[in-house]
Amino acid sequence: MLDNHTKIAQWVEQFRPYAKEGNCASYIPALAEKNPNQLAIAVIGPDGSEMRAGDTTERFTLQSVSKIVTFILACMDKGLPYVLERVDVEPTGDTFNSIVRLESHQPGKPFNPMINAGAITVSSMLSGDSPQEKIDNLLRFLEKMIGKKVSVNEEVFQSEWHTANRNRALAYYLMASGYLDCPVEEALEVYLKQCAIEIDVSDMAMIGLIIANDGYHPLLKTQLFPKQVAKLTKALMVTCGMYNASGKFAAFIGLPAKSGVSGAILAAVPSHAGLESPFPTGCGIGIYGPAIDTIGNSVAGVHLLKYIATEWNMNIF
Ligand SMILES: NC(=O)CC[C@H](N)C(=O)O
Repeated sequence: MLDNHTKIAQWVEQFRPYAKEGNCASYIPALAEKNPNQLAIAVIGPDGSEMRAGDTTERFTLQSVSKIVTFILACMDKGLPYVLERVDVEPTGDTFNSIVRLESHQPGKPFNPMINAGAITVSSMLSGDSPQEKIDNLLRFLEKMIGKKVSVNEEVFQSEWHTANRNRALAYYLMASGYLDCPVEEALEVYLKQCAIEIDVSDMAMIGLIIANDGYHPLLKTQLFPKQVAKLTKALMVTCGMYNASGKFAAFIGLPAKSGVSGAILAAVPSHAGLESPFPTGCGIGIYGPAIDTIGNSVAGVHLLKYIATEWNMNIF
């Protein structure tokens, strides 16, 4: 019988070749240069036990995974009613950077915080008098969660800042209909910097673990954010976290998860879902595989997560 560490390492190698079916995000120049064949996973349980396999030392940017963290922080900074007045909790079925519903549905309230439109609105709400202050507050919050210093990858930020025409268009639309709390360029700076925060798979697994535990940090033994916010975040991850593949992801994998165009996937496995796994009291999962599909999800990463969730019977439904 193979031990679980050996198994997980074998699974990474089994699914690594699927990277060929995807490509690194090309619309952000700095991401296009990544090695598409990389694949890494980390799983962390509430007692701090960790399993890792693949290219685990690789650092990458959070991209859309940051949207769950800014949503949580905005809810803490401003309170749930304030946030929900400015961003809805409905899936769209459209691409993550779509502008169509801001025009076709009035008054132009963004549909959810997991698509770019909603995330830009949320970024504009963070506490702080300048983009730098907002980002610093976000970095401090992330550092509390993962227990080490984090920073923005300037090269990735600059690379996207100069090519962000679509996100700029979204931000101008949001401003026109009253859904930005700060000037367009400031909201964009916060949004694109949060996307360029650099982490690794273990950091992501730790964030996933805290979300799985309803905001409670099991190692620090502190409640970092309210249970109600954690539950809402998990619901948003299930319904909107994997962009317009969220329905299929819920149907065939069944875990609250959030992906980013860097190839990152973060999943939160609550305790009742992990009973038959090596993590019977739940866990957080971080995956990195930079070759993404046309929807924006890591190809090898989704295959790997699906296999593990099935093998370990982690489907929350
Ligand atoms: N889906 C994503 O990861 C998108 C994030 C990226 N920074 C963008 O705004 O396009």
